[in-house]
Order: sequence, then C-alpha cells, then structure tokens
Amino acid sequence: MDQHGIPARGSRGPGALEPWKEMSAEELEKQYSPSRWVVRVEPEEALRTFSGKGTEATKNAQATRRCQLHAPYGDGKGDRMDIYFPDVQSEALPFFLFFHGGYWQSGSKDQSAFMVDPLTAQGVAVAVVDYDIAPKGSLDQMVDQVTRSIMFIQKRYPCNEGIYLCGHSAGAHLASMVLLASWTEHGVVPNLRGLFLVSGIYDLEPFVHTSNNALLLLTLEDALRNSPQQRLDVAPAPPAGLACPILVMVGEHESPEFHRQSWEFCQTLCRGGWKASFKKLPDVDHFSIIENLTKKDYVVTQIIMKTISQKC
Ligand SMILES: N[C@@H](CC(=O)c1ccccc1NC=O)C(=O)O
Repeated sequence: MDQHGIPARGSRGPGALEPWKEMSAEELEKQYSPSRWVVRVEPEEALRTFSGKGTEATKNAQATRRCQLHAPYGDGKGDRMDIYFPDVQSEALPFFLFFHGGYWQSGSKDQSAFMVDPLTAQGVAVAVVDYDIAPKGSLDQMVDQVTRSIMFIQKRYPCNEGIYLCGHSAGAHLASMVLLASWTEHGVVPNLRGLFLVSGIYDLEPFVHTSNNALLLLTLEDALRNSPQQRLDVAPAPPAGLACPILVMVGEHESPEFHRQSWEFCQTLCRGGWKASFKKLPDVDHFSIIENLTKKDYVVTQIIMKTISQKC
C-alpha cells in the first residue's frame, strides 16, 4: 500500500478470486459487454430500446412534473442536473440522485429519467445528474463531479429528509466512489441515507484490458485509484452516522464477471463495516433492470420506496 491508502498492484481482500486473469482476450471482451448477455433481443436492439425508453421517460417527466432543468451544481459547463419535484411544496423532501451508466463514455441525463414518475408520485424529489463523459472528462473528474453534485443538493436543501444515491453500471461505480470521499475536507457532510447500486463495476482492472478503455485510456494506476473494491478493503471504517444501507444489485441475465463484481463488492463493504446487502434480480438483464424503474410496482422501485419511507 502507498501513503495515500491505495493498494499496491494485485492486492485484494481475503479470498478474492481473479478469474478474469485466466480468460482469453475474446472472453474478457464478452464478459464486459453487457448487451451480449441479453436473452430477450439482439444486443443492438437492447441498446436501442434502452436509450429510447430513457428518452421517452425523460420527455414524459419533463412534461408532467414540476422541474428545474440544467441546474448548475458547479462552474463547469458539464456540471448540470435536472431536478424533478413531487406535488408537495416543501424543502424537507427525500432526494434521490441518479447517475447514469454508459462505461463513462456514453449516456446523459436527457435519456435517464426512468424512475422520475413513480418516485415523484410518492413524494420523492429526483435529481438526474450529468457528468463529463470521456473523452471530455477523465474518471477522476467524473468522481469529483458526482461528489460535488451531492454537496450541491445538501447545501441547497439542508432540511432534506435524506439523500439517496442510485447508479447504474458505470454510474454505480461513481456512486460507490462517494464512500471514499472525505466530506469534512469538503466542508459539508451530506445526509446520506441509502445507496442503490445497480449492475455496477467496482474493480476497474479487468476493464482496462478491454476495448471499452480505448476512449477512456485508463492506466492501471488510474484504475486502482478508482476501484472501490480495492480501496475500501484498506479504508477506515465508515464514520458513525454515515453507515447508510447499501443495496448491491445485479440482474439474472448478466455476465459471470458482473455477478462476481457485485457479490465481491458487497462482501468487501460488509467486511469494512458498511450495512450492505446483495440482491440478484430474476428475469432481468443489464438494461431491463433499469427500464423497469419506470414502473411503480417493480420490486426495485418498491425496495427504494420502502427504504426511503423507513428513513433507515
Ligand atoms: N457497449 C456496451 C454498452 C454498455 O456497457 C452500457 C450501455 C448503456 C448503459 C450502461 C452500459 N454499461 C455500463 O456503464 C455493451 O456492450 O453493452
């Protein structure tokens, strides 16, 4: 380990498996191509449907909900979020922040407001956050943007009834990096009450060896610095009051590597003293798991609402 608490190359938690190191380049590529594990349609169609449904949900949310679009959470051009409000006029609301996926190089808030309708209908304010994807932004910059977006909500709504983070895929990675933030250094401690990590990737080392890294150009050092799976094993225990529930979820129809990433991350969180649990969602893949958040009766929507209403 070096002086910044960053583990040396190759160090992992106890019992960690690294099956990806035995894979051919072709197999590794497949494991880290979520669309190739969708069983209901062809990969291209899965991607097309996902962005279509996200765009439609966003248009619907903007047409039906009271909202503040492109709210600047910082001075950068890309520091923007859309905030959608429930009918009740109050600042003492629970806030649900969503970080989209797209391997840190695609996606935007404009196609990611999936959960706005069911959550705002039940009294939750939803912020869909943009960050500067590659090649404009580096991963370190994206982590900083996500951290600042949370500080912005806390400062603007100090009476909030809890801040809940949800990220999908690369967005789950960004949300999980927040667990390593030193909030006291930032001068504001957010009222974090829950994290919902959906189909995420938490150890970036295998990703570096796939074609997805062509735009991001992560070095091994960048990957280790930005791998909560490796850093949380050597990080101090969560500060009292910050040990909010963390739900790590993955779809049944995702690759073994995505299952392993979620399962091992959940174990690492538990070892580190966080209140984490793991859930494999039946009948869904990397994309339908998020598409289903448009529905009030989907099990994940219900888990989110239950967590928020319990305020635990
Ligand atoms: N090229 C990828 C696309 C992808 O990984 C993705 C697409 C949309 C939202 C999230 C994604 N993955 C992780 O952030 C694939 O093969 O599925």
